[in-house]
Amino acid sequence: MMNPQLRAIVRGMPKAELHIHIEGSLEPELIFALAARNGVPLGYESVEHLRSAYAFTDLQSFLDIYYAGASVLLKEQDFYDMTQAYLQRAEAENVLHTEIFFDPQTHTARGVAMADVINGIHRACQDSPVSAALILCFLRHLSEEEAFETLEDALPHRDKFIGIGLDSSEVGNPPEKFSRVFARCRELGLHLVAHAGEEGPPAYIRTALDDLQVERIDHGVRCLEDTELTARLAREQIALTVCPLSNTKLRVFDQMHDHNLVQLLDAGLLVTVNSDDPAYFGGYMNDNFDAIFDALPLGLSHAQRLARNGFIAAFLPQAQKDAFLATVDAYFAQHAAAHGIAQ
Ligand SMILES: Nc1ncnc2[nH]cnc12
Ligand SMILES: [Zn+2]
Repeated sequence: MMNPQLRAIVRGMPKAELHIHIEGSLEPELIFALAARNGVPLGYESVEHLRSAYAFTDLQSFLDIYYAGASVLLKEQDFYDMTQAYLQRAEAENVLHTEIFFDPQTHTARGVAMADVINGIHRACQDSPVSAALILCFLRHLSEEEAFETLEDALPHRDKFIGIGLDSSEVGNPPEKFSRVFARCRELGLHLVAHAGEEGPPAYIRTALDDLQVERIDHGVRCLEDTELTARLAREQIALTVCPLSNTKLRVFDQMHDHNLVQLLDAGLLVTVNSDDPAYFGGYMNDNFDAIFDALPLGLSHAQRLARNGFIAAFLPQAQKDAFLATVDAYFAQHAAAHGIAQ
């Protein structure tokens, strides 16, 4: 277990979160409240029954329940309430900047208007003191044509999101399935990211870089199976948005002790720590940091490096990044000295 001083420093340090699916922040209590408000029937009789169904064996077993949970979101206010709850939690955990994924196809397929999805999430971001930006994700189990339709539907709201991503069932849906829609988004000046190398092979990380030209890889933990790819990710300082609790809950690693985060750092990679779907995987940012610092040989210098990496990898203007990085460094200078820990 991590010593209590280090735990306090890690919990209090300024953080950026770059991999959070807003629908994955929907807590069972809010699912029940929204189901009642909207008259949506749920197949579970109580919050406890729903929570006890959160026993996943792989990504797909999680996605099935995650899409079912999202079915209670119907109105703009529902998207606002969900996002506001996440941002309050983020603020309480010293997250200063967050880049939030949302899955519009999960909602538009049920007849919800794109405007209600985007406006609800965006309005909550504007009302929060946390710096927040949105990344629209295409569902990779659907077709590229459907991704193009979703993009068209979202373009009237182009000013409310900064980038696009690719998520849902990875294996069998390689990045190159979406080459043309990503090329179009690049022309539009959007930032590009994709989930790759979570359950899928290192080849998917390569095609995300070469065919989609993404700027960050979401997860990417399987890169270590390919030394040449790992060297490239290190050389180009492509950020990996790693999600430790997600990886153990979805059995990418059996236990946190087996997680390869330290090897990723030792390979010189730009590793960041994120929560992915905090309502489903047992916690938000600080729970993820607690879990890795408890299970892995990590110390104060790793904490500072991970905090810095989040801001370095963020889609922020350089001046804003520099200001956040100065805040991180000042925090560590002050707290390391106060706790008598050598930096
Ligand atoms: N971890 C994950 N991988 C792929 N798609 C997702 N959608 C929400 N969480 C996801
Ligand atoms: Zn994810």
